[in-house]
Amino acid sequence: PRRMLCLCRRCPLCMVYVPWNYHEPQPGVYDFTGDRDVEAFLDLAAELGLLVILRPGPYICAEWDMGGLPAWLLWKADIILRSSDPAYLAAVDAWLHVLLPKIKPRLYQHGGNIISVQVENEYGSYYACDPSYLQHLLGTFRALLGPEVLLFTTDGAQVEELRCGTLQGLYATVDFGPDSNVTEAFGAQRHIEPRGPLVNSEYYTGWLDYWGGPHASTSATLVARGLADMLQLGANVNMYMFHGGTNFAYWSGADFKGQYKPVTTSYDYDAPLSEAGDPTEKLFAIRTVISKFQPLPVGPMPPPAPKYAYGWVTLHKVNACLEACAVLPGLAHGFMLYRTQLPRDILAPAMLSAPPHSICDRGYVMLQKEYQGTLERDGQTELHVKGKAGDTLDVLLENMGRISFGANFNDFKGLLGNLSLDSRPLSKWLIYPLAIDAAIQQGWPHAALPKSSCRGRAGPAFYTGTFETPGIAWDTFVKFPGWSKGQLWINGFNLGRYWPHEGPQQTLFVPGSILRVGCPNNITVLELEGAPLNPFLLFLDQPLFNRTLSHSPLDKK
Ligand SMILES: CCCCNC(=S)N1C[C@H](O)[C@@H](O)[C@@H](O)[C@H]1CO
Repeated sequence: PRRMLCLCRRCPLCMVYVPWNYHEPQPGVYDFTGDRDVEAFLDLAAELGLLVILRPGPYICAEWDMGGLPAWLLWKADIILRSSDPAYLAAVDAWLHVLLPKIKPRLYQHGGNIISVQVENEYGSYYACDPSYLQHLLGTFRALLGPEVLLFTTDGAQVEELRCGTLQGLYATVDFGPDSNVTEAFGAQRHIEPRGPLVNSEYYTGWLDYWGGPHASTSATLVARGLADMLQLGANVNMYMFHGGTNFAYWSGADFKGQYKPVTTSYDYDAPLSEAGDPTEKLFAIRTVISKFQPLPVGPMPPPAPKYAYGWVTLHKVNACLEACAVLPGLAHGFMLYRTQLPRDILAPAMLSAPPHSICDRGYVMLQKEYQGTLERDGQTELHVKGKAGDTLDVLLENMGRISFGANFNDFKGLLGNLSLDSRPLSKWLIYPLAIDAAIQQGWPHAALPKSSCRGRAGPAFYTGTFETPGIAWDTFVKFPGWSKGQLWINGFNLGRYWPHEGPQQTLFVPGSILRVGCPNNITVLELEGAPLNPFLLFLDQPLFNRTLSHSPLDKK
């Protein structure tokens, strides 16, 4: 470990996770194309002179959907994740036998830029505490990567976390933020590793956001001071996050602290380099600290990538029925439609109710296509409805992200219990998996459908619009003045969930790389609760991470 890690003191490096579920959407079906091309990413890092510390899991946490584990593992409902459960290990080994051969030729020992590889992730924080699982992983990593590469673990800097998270043959490192005592934290590491380098594998420069919570922020001064203390000790530090990110599409995870807490689309993390890659005051504070320990690269800092405010774009509601997406091939990641008929006349309002924890995670209820309200996991689970026998009752069920940390992460999604009407269970449900992304990538509903007449009516509906860029395709941020909650696609790229009503983020980051120049950019919005009467989006040249900034004059409905 000494030789390897002293290397990274002199060379810039990046530490990167590999999310298993991003690459194996179905058992035995692998995807390493486009944004999923891991080898191209590693080769680009090498080209830029970056060494790499790779973290392929198989579990990675990271507030990523199910901590990176593929949801299809739950097809075996009683599977014990992150353990030596044979069903789990068989899937893990099959995956590692595909991924690790792509990594081996890029190891430093083979002339590549990968200097070390992390096994699992904070296993000591997990209830299972199964040493034969870690032993199995060590065997598979060694068999597929060879005897030379440095393999390590990362755990919280507490002796009880290191107890279950470490293993002979894996160098034990710790993670902690600026509010920890550096001496105590590294003292915990020394408990396991009496010799070898001090390593903080995740020095928290900020923190994650939950929908409905405040935008996390950590003072630059505090972060810089903690970094200086560690470098003073001669320790090795990886900053988590150094560059913020985005949970596009449905990739955000969730936490469970007594109740389900979904993570936001933005993973800006208040990081030194923002979600859009822009330098912050925190970056310069960190740079100043580093300059006291080693010479900085000569020359000016690269400028931030240009951003552009493309302005207002008017959208139109389209008559797109959701079940149209049910007939298309493709995976239903985000939404399912549950449909039945009222079994009898309900002339006085009746209570439609769901058993506790059966709505996973939000159910938008419609009767004869009229929105009735939203059922929520750990929230509102009943609504009053009335209608005639045979009326169509729809529940559009939204997955808000699978729990990515802790014990409860066999996080099944859907309508997990039957709804009742005045305590009498409903039946004869039809279930439609909605391959909305596949439909949109094939041009639906832009080309297909007439504009809808019923403007402004609440409830799930699709809106479309187009805009042209002025000859450039720069990054931008899109604001949803007066919208409630939904999903945004531009040119078929799923930019993630928006929920200005809940916040804290008020804008979604739009990378310039998904925009087109010289032809219209197609916008598709699935609004779930209620769009403004005059539906438009506003493209800005800066992000709004906090709700408090949202009361701008633009916000009027
Ligand atoms: C809500 C956080 C739950 C525990 N996760 C912690 S401590 N973290 C450590 C974990 O290794 C990393 O992937 C991130 O998940 C990070 C929090 O951003």
